[in-house]
Amino acid sequence: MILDLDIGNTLSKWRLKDTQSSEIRSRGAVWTREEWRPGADIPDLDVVESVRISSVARAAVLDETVSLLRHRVPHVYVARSTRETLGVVNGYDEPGRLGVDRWMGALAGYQLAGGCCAVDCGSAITVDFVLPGGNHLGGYIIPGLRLMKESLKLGTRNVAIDPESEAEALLEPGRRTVEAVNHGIYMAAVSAINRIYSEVCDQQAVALPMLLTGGDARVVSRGVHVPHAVWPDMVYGGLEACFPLTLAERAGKMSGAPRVPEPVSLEKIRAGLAFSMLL
Ligand SMILES: Nc1ncnc2c1ncn2[C@@H]1O[C@H](COP(=O)(O)OP(=O)(O)OP(=O)(O)O)[C@@H](O)[C@H]1O
Ligand SMILES: CC(C)(CO)[C@@H](O)C(=O)NCCC(=O)O
Ligand SMILES: [K+]
Repeated sequence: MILDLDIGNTLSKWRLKDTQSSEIRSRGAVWTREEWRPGADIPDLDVVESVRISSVARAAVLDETVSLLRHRVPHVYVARSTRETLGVVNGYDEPGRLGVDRWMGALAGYQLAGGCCAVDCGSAITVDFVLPGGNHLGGYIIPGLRLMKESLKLGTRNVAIDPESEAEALLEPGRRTVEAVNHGIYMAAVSAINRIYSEVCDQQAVALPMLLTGGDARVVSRGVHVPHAVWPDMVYGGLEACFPLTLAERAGKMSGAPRVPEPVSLEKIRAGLAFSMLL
């Protein structure tokens, strides 16, 4: 078995993948913390022969995790942001400083779709761009839905946006504090994503397919009108591409990869942008 770990600021996601069949056997998430309790937190390590890790938590969390795993698992692979990998050239002045989850998403997106806009809706919302040809332009970081809400301190932090809500309802003016906050932050997130996408496609003169991942991807997806696909395993896809272990992975297949969304034409994107400027 392969254990894939995506250690975020809030949640640490894991999944177990069968080395022979490439099937996902189980998955889960626990709060990110410095000490793991194998068995309770993560699955039985006796069946695991390889671990692949993407971590944006504090260095101590990764160090602790790796030292624990090295005693129990034959192969431990840790992803790092580099200057160039798999045809993608990192847009950061200091490539190592790009969050490795963003780098994994960009690599997975490029492997799947060629040029792309990779959006991760987690603790932070990140929007990264890779051009056809592999130039990563860099990206945008804004607070995620939960962080935006917590920063307001209006006593609404415990009332989350219902992930089943319809976008239309979430975009209406709120009539209670909790509704005003939830609808406000939702509007902030989806309009930022829509605008960022249009601006960058306009600047670069290319219509790019958009891919969405992260804990809030589903609810954000309903408010994003740009054609896009939700890919919950996008960060894992980057790990598969960097450290291919199964037959399918060696053939370039990433688990759960969606069909590549067909972007609308550049003319339409530009017309939408011009229209929104007039209002
Ligand atoms: N069970 C849950 N616990 C916490 N957050 C959840 C949960 N389910 C969904 N979410 C939503 O997911 C978001 C967290 O995103 P994600 O699951 O991608 O993890 P993350 O650790 O925050 O990622 P990162 O730190 O890498 O951005 C939160 O903003 C929250 O609204
Ligand atoms: C932005 C987050 C927190 C998103 O998970 C992560 O990618 C990170 O810690 N990045 C480092 C800063 C940067 O990417 O520029
Ligand atoms: K994440």
